[in-house]
Amino acid sequence: MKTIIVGVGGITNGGKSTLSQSLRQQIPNSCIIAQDSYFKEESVVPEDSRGFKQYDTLDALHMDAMMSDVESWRRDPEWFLRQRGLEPTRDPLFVLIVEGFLIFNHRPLNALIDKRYFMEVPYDVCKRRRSSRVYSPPDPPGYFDGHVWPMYLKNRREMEDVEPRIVFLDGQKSKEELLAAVCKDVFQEMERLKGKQLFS
Ligand SMILES: Nc1ncnc2c1ncn2[C@@H]1O[C@H](COP(=O)(O)OP(=O)(O)OP(=O)(O)O)[C@@H](O)[C@H]1O
Ligand SMILES: NC(=O)c1ccc[n+]([C@@H]2O[C@H](CO)[C@@H](O)[C@H]2O)c1
Repeated sequence: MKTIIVGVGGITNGGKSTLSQSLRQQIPNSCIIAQDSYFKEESVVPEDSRGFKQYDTLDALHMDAMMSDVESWRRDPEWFLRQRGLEPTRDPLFVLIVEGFLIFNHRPLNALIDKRYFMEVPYDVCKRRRSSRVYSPPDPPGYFDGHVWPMYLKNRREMEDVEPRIVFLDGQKSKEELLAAVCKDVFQEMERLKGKQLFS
């Protein structure tokens, strides 16, 4: 049995979940592990002096729990798919899509990823998209400029310092164009791994 881990990272509201869900529909025997599912409970996330909850850092996430889910997929992808109500095909290749804003910043997780994509959008697009989203807890006034954006710049710098093998994607391109580009690349990698021509 062969496995590939595809990482869809990027800026908040860059379109990671949208792209990952479409990829899952296109790629046989694939499933998603999303980093946003591992946020710690609000009461244990510290605040800064302005009262801003420090959510945009690895410390706000149960990365140990996320890693153990990734490990359990690696041990038995077929079982993992069934656990999630997905029926494996006869294909011997399994693909895990790991999606999240800090996946490449966590070294042990980054080390397991085979193909890395990072979705980016400019400041104004990100701020606009984020303003129409409601998180739990909701962003307080000034949160984007006071916490989210400066942390994005910091996390991104740290990521680029440790991981050069990243394909950057323009999150302003159409969903279809983004999906087609990543699918082509992933299918190529799948073919390479299988050592035979399966997709024409
Ligand atoms: N290619 C695209 N072009 C325009 N809008 C998009 C595109 N992809 C996603 N969007 C929109 O941008 C918003 C954010 O998308 P999505 O939830 O996929 O981002 P995300 O990166 O997973 O966000 P986060 O992880 O910060 O919650 C949604 O309103 C979505 O419909
Ligand atoms: N999902 C959550 O629990 C949560 C709570 C508060 C803020 N966030 C935001 O999610 C983004 C990553 O997708 C980060 O920018 C967080 O600020 C998430």
